[in-house]
Amino acid sequence: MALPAHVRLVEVGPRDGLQNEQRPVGVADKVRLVDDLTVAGLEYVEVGSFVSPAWVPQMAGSAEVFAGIRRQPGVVYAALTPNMKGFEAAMAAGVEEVAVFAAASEAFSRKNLNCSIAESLARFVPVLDAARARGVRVRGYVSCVLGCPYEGEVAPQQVAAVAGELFAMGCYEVSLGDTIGTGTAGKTRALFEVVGRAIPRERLAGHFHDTYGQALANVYASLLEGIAVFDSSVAGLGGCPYARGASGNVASEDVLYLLDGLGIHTGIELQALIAAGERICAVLGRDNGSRVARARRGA
Ligand SMILES: CC(C)(COP(=O)([O-])OP(=O)([O-])OC[C@H]1O[C@@H](n2cnc3c(N)ncnc32)[C@H](O)[C@@H]1OP(=O)([O-])[O-])[C@@H](O)C(=O)NCCC(=O)NCCSC(=O)C[C@@](C)(O)CC(=O)[O-]
Repeated sequence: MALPAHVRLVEVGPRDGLQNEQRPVGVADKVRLVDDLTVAGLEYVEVGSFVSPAWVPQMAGSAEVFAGIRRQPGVVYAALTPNMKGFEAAMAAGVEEVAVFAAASEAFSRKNLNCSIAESLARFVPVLDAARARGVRVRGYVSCVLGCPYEGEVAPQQVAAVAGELFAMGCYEVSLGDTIGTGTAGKTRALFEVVGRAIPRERLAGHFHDTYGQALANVYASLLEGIAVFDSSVAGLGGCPYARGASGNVASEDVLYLLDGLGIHTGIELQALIAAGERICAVLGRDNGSRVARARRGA
């Protein structure tokens, strides 16, 4: 399969990244991060989550972040909403696109959402209905697509079943999350081969964590399978609060460097993206998880 000419990067640093950082980040710094990312050319930024603050305290204040950002035309600012309560809070905050999130493993679903996979899908139905009525697009996530921290191996057919349900209920795109980063290039290709039979590949996205150092290889393997949307996190921020030891998402800067090298268009400017990552790393007092950013610092 020919490589795509254009790739859309979904920047999840302000959400997936910051939700797992130990040091609390204030609203002003979150707003600055989102604005810096759009200045760099990102056209899709996941800004926050409308989830229980008892479960993920780092995402409290998402409404204030939405109120503070300088919205750029053509940029989608999205948020996670696990249920109707989250959806209504998101609408009140002026969120224009939301995401629901399920898991391919029962144990992870219980840890992350306090319910079974089937119960989580049933909770999403009214969210999708309400979103449709308001003309709001909904993205879907499936976690643990290449391994679960509690159950180990996850069958691609199980991923296809959950992803297929999300697509059938109206998610316009389903992002497949390698939550604990155990996936390899071969397994990634096999996964998209199976899930691609249930959902058109142009409706699938890849979401890779770099715990085992395989994320960029998995992005490339996905490109070979015709996938043209990837979630990534500036400076490789984050992890997942319900997957102990999970490291951050693949760094946006590193994915961009790969794509630029392949001549694949994204509309994102590397140096500005690096600057955004360096700034938030200074706020967090942590090292930059992007190899490209670190290399450029020394250059
Ligand atoms: C889904 C629940 C709420 C169920 O949690 P629960 O405790 O079963 O919920 P409940 O319905 O029984 O309600 C309990 C309390 O939570 C409140 N509540 C209920 N809903 C909300 C809401 N939306 N916003 C704010 N508060 C809420 C509700 O009002 C009530 O408050 P109380 O009466 O006790 O004061 C909880 O499990 C939760 O918030 N989970 C979110 C976990 C999360 O955000 N995980 C990280 C995102 S997923 C991820 O990172 C993976 C991904 C997407 O990146 C892909 C990958 O890498 O795999």
